[in-house]
Amino acid sequence: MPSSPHTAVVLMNLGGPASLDDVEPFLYNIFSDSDVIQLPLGFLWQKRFARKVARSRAPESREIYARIGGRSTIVEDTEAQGRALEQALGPGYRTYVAMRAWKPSTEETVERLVAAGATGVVALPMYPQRSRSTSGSSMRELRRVLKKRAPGLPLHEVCCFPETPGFLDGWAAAVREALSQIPEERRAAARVLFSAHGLPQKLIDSGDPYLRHVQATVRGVMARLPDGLPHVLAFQSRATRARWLEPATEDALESLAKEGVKDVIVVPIAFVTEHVETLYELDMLLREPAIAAGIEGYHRVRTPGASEALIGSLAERVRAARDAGADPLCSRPDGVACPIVR
Ligand SMILES: C=CC1=C(C)c2cc3[nH]c(cc4nc(cc5[nH]c(cc1n2)c(C)c5CCC(=O)O)C(CCC(=O)O)=C4C)c(C)c3C=C
Ligand SMILES: [Fe+2]
Ligand SMILES: [Fe+2]
Repeated sequence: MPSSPHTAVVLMNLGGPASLDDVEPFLYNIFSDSDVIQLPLGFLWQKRFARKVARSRAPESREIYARIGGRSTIVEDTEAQGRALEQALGPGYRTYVAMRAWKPSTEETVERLVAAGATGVVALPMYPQRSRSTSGSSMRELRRVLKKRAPGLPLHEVCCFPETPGFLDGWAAAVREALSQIPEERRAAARVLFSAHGLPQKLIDSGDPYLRHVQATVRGVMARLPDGLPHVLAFQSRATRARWLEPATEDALESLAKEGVKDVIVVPIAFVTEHVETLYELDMLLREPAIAAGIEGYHRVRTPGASEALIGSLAERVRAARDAGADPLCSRPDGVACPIVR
């Protein structure tokens, strides 16, 4: 594309391996990030730790990625969201993708947007709920690279979108659709199970806003659904031995089965694209035992992807962040919004 003045919107996510050979270096990148794993040991020790964990975890992780087609589709799905967002934003904007633990890296992306003539940057983390371990880390990396490579370029930040209307509307519509698939005589006894990505309890105790944001999303979705629909919130994908947020999604499913619940609508509310946590963990690993335990209808709702509801809402947030200079939601004093420290 020729060079011309524009606002560069950078969609930030984690990334994922493009082949089974990428799995170990991808894991290394995750575990060497001190915003993901906080070790009191310093840079070199963190790298040594990351090498060891990546090596020992890689065989199991490779098997998991093999089961979902040998690769992650998170990069291409984020690129599709970028194309849809560019359309929604119209002239004057171009979208880019930067992956914290894989390619394209933040450094590559900043090189591209500078070469293409960007006159400003809007950072858009594709994590609805803010956490130091996800959007915080991506934002920090973007600030670092911009400061080094293009220090004069204005940076505007969308911090998060836990309660953005299009995001909540999309989930509520998907739950309604799943409800309509359940035989009418069983519908009133169905449960909605919100499954958010977990986080170490220690991070939450240190002030991370993630749990408050997840709870705000749950409230916002439930407010759009029929009164009295029972729901639970649980947490998936525990990745370290430390204590993580509870209950775990597998335990919540087991409890529901024990209660005699027959239909569960599983809503992965911390994700906006499909990846290993949805395609493997929710659709294979947790589904099979849930069915064996007596849940007859395991209805997993799809993530929003490039849906009009989500993308239209994000376009508004991007414009507001650029025009206001900072994300207006971040200054809301209601306990749900930030201040974001990192
Ligand atoms: C809301 C989103 C996410 C949070 C919060 C999060 C925290 C978190 N994750 C790890 C460790 C791993 N994450 C891995 C993959 C992965 N994680 C997210 C999202 C969140 N992580 C995504 C989107 C993906 C990638 C998906 C893909 O398509 O590949 C992995 C690798 C996969 C595996 O082996 O399980 C690890 C490891 C920690 C430690 C953490 C919080 C501190
Ligand atoms: Fe993760
Ligand atoms: Fe915020």
